[in-house]
Amino acid sequence: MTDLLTDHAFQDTYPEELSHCYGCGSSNPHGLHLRSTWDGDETVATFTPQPYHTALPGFVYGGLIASLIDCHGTGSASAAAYRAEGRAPGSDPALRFVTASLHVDFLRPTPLGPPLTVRGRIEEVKERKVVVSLSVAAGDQICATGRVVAVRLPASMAPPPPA
Ligand SMILES: CCCCCCCCCC(=O)SCCNC(=O)CCNC(=O)[C@H](O)C(C)(C)COP(=O)(O)OP(=O)(O)OC[C@H]1O[C@@H](n2cnc3c(N)ncnc32)[C@H](O)[C@@H]1OP(=O)(O)O
Repeated sequence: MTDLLTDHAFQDTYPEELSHCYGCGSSNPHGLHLRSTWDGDETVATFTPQPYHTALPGFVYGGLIASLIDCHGTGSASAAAYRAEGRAPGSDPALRFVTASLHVDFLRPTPLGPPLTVRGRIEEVKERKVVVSLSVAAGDQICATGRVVAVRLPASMAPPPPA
């Protein structure tokens, strides 16, 4: 199912100066380029780990899983804030979020090879804070769950607008 307000990934709406994130920035040549969309009331992204994302042979590195939860969580937070206001993602004034808290539980080893599905469920939307519950699954097996508290981008982290 697609969202009526967007047929783009949330991260496609980030402006160039905010597109350098290792996890989801389209301008980072070394990054993961995670792309997240709505699926009804949930958010979803898929990512296929590569052999260099190994923890132990055959299993995905936990830090990668945390990164997927982190960036899908903050992207979902931004999308949820826009949806709560009935606005198209990326429209001005911008609603940008960074991670205040990232919690991950590794429920079972995550196999390296199949694509992973990251799902987000919006738990709370306030003006400056959004809480998202997340899961990471290989096929129909949930391998990790997580929780992201996302807070509006502080002025201290905001890059200067392009000249
Ligand atoms: C920007 C978009 C495009 C780029 C995408 C990048 C996404 C990538 C995700 C990341 O990795 S971001 C990098 C990692 N994060 C940081 O470096 C953030 C560093 N921390 C901060 O700058 C501040 O601590 C932060 C802005 C997160 C919060 O400081 P504030 O002083 O603005 O928070 P405040 O005390 O006003 O709290 C606001 C709400 O957040 C809650 N909160 C703050 N920190 C929390 C925490 N650590 N755990 C749980 N809740 C927290 C706080 O309880 C409160 O909730 P309530 O409104 O319900 O009362």
